[in-house]
Amino acid sequence: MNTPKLRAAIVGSTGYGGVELIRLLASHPYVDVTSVISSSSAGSPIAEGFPHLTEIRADKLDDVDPALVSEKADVVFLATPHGVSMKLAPQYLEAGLKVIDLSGDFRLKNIEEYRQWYKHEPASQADVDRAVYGMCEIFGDEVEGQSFISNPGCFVTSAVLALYPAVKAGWIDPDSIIIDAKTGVSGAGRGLNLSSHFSEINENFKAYKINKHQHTPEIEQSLARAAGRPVAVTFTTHLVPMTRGIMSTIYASQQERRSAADFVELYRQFYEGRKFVRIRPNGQWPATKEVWGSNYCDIGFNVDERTGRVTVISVIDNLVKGAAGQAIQNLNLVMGWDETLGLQFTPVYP
Ligand SMILES: NC(=O)C1=CN([C@@H]2O[C@H](COP(=O)(O)OP(=O)(O)OC[C@H]3O[C@@H](n4cnc5c(N)ncnc54)[C@H](OP(=O)(O)O)[C@@H]3O)[C@@H](O)[C@H]2O)C=CC1
Ligand SMILES: CC(=O)N[C@@H](CCC(=O)OP(=O)(O)O)C(=O)O
Repeated sequence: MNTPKLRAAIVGSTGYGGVELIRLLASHPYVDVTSVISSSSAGSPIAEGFPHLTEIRADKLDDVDPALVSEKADVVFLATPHGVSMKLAPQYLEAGLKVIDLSGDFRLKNIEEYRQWYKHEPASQADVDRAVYGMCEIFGDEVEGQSFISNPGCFVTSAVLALYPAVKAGWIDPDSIIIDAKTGVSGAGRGLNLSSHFSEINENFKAYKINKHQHTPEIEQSLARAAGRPVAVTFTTHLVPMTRGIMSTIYASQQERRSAADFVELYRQFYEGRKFVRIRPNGQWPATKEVWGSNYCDIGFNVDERTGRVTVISVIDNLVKGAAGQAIQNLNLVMGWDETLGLQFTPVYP
C-alpha cells in the first residue's frame, strides 16, 4: 500500500522564498504542494506571474484563510515578511497545521532583542517559546516531532555553521570574532526598492546596516549556547552584484595556536554524517558558485602564521540553505525522515 503524501501549503508563494519552496518541493518524494497562497493575487493562476511554474499541481493561488488552508494541507510554510508571520503562525497552529516559518519573527528567544534590532513590536513571548529554532546540523535533535519551527536567518546559517564547532571546542576567543559577510540581491526579496535597482547594484559593492543588522543577536544567541556565556560579535553585511549567494569571511583569535589542518579535522568530526556541510581539504576555500542552487554550506580555513588568527570562509545559497532548502530539511527532521529528502542535487555550475 502506498503511504499518502504529506500535503504542503506555501504562504508568500509569489516571493523569492515561496517560489524556491515550490521548485524544491516539486521533487520531494513524500510531499505534495496542494496550496500556493497569496494575500494579493488569490484566484489567479500562479503561472500568470511565473510562467516557469506552469506544471505545478496547485495552479491557482489560494487565500490565506486558516480554515481553507487546514482543509487542503497538513503543513504550511510561511515565506512571509517579518511582522506578517507573527500574525499568521498562531492562526495556522490553532487550525491544526504544522508551521515552518522562514521569517525572523520567532528566532530570538529574548523578545526585547527583537524589538531593539527589528524595530518592530515582537510576537508574544508565549508564541516565541512554542517555536523550535531549526539550525539543522546543530540543534536538529530538538526538531523531530515538533509542530512549529522557526527557520534560521540566511547570514546566520552561514556564520553559525562556520563558527559553532570552534567556539564549542574552546579553540577561538568568542569575543574576538569578526564576520564580514557578502550577499546577493535576492536576499532582499522580490519587492522593488532603490538599493536593489539594477543601476544602483550593478558594478557596485556596498556595506549596509553596519553594527545594526538584525541577524547580529541571532548569531550571538547560538554562539552563546556554544560558549556557555554571552558572546558579542562584529558583523558587517555587504551587497554585491550577484543574484544568489552568501559568503562570510570570518576572523578570530585562537586560544592556543593550531593549524588549518587541525580545524579541518575538528569540523569534519563535528559534522560527520551531515551531508549538507562540506569541509574543504586544508588549503582550499569555497566560492559561492560552488553551492549555487544547492542546500550545501561549504567551509574552508586558513591560519595566519604571523598573527595566529584563523580565517574561516563559509558559503551558502541564501535562497536554499539560507531559506527554502533548510526549511524543507527541517520538515524532514520534524517528520523523522532522512534530512536529505528532496534536497539531493548538485550545485548549478558554472
Ligand atoms: N530572500 C532570502 O534570501 C531570504 C528570506 N528570508 C525570509 O523569508 C521571508 C520571505 O522572504 P522573500 O521571499 O525574500 O520575500 P519576498 O518579498 O520576495 O516575498 C514575500 C511574500 O510575502 C507575501 N506577503 C506580503 N504581505 C503579506 C501578508 N500580509 N499576508 C500574506 N502574505 C504576504 C507577498 O506575497 P503576496 O502579495 O502574493 O501575498 C510576498 O510575495 C521573509 O521573512 C524573509 O526575511 C529568510 C532567509 C533568506
Ligand atoms: C540583501 C538583503 O537585504 N538581505 C537581507 C537578508 C535578511 C533576510 O532575508 O531576512 P531574515 O531576517 O528573515 O533572514 C538583509 O540583510 O536584511
